[in-house]
Amino acid sequence: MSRVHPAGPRHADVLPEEHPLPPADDLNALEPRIWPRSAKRENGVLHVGGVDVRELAERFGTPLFVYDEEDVRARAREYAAAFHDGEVHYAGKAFLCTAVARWLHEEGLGLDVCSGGELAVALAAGFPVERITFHGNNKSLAELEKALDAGVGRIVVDSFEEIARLGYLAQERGVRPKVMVRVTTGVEAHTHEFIATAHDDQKFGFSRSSGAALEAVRRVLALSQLELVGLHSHIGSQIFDTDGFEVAAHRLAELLVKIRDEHGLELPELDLGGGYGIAYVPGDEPHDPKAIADSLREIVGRECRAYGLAMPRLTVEPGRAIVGPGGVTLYQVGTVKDVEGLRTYVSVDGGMSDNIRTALYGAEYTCVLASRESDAAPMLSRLVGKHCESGDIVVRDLWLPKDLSVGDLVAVAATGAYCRSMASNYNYVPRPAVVAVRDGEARVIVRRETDEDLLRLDAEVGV
Ligand SMILES: Cc1ncc(COP(=O)(O)O)c(C=O)c1O
Ligand SMILES: N[C@@H](CCCC[NH3+])C(=O)O
Repeated sequence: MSRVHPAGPRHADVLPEEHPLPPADDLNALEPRIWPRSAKRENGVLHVGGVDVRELAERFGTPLFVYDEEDVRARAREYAAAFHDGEVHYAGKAFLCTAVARWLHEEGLGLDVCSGGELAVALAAGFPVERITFHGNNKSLAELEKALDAGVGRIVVDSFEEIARLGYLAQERGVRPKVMVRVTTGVEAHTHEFIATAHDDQKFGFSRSSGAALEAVRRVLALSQLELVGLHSHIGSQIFDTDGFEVAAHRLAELLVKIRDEHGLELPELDLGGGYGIAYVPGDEPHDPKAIADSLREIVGRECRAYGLAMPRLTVEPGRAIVGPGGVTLYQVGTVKDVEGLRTYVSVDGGMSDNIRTALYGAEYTCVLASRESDAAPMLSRLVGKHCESGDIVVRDLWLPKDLSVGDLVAVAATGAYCRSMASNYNYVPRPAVVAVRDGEARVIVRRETDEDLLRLDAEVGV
């Protein structure tokens, strides 16, 4: 069951013969786990949410992020049902805008934010503040003030400085925020090093092994203006192996016992974070939310029974697993360059500014010709962007049909998480629009940036 994050070779000049792709099967196929649930071909053309992608490109332009609204809502419902006796807080960092915040509220989820900006979006969406959790390893004073003034449900403290700051700000305002202590459980999550967050040698949380976590609990309890409600742990992201979650849950339960023994206090909540992997390429096997819920409930329950503790209320914080599979990026092909004996470079009208994950983590993606079907032979390709970097790669190795040509639309699957939210304006490229599709209708939920947007912050324009 241990599937490691697909972190391929980075920046290596991998020749096709050294890194053969599995033979292309059906280049037109849409593997259900990888594509949004509504994705299908009609007369050869990809449709998402009942809408023809050629129509989407024509109306809204490319590159375009397309979200299957019903796919996102259904996954949220499945998590909410699996954790019916706990809480599911969507991790907004995966992708947040007011529409998505409202969908997820309607489906019964709470929300995690990790910056003043994400909090501002949540508030603009009218998300109930008591269902918002505020995360971050270096929240500024201004952000903490904003969170306290808004009355967010929980603040997850991550440093001794933050505990002192929060205590001071709460006292100043005469409020008593609910607080969780983020614990570094020492778990080595099987994922890419950049997105593993519970081993000791990184910036998040209070170490369990050094005793810092218990010290943080002592310091929070010493401040009567803070209400300690539980412990938090997040071991990393894009994880397929459940062992890490199980070890973390076990270690947190042990800490709950120590806190009970030292302070005579049984903390009512345990937040086990997010990190559930999704399918990007064939062979990725995501977990079913119910299986995750059953396993976490069983581990924590067993530990609690063993130590005579009441079962705490469990919270999880999936981000990618809610919005990832429902999102697709549509690009238009601009150039097709055959590099003799190596591969064909297919350049599209976006790239690392709308999907940095390939360059950053060596992430793998699935891509198909979307505007038509083709029965041409497969050609070994690399899907690249338009930026001034040779590392500007969207899909490192893939098969595309030999008759692919300029003007064709290609679609990259499972780009709903950490693509638009990590997008940049590198090379002053405007960030793409985001469109929601459902029941044959499409609507813009985040509009495309314009040159005016790009110049808006330049203080000397026109001077
Ligand atoms: C504290 C916290 N919770 C939840 C998440 C969501 O992770 P994922 O999108 O992998 O579910 C993250 C991001 O990794 C995180 O840092
Ligand atoms: N941004 C990462 C996930 C890290 C989430 C933040 N803790 C990704 O694209 O996979």
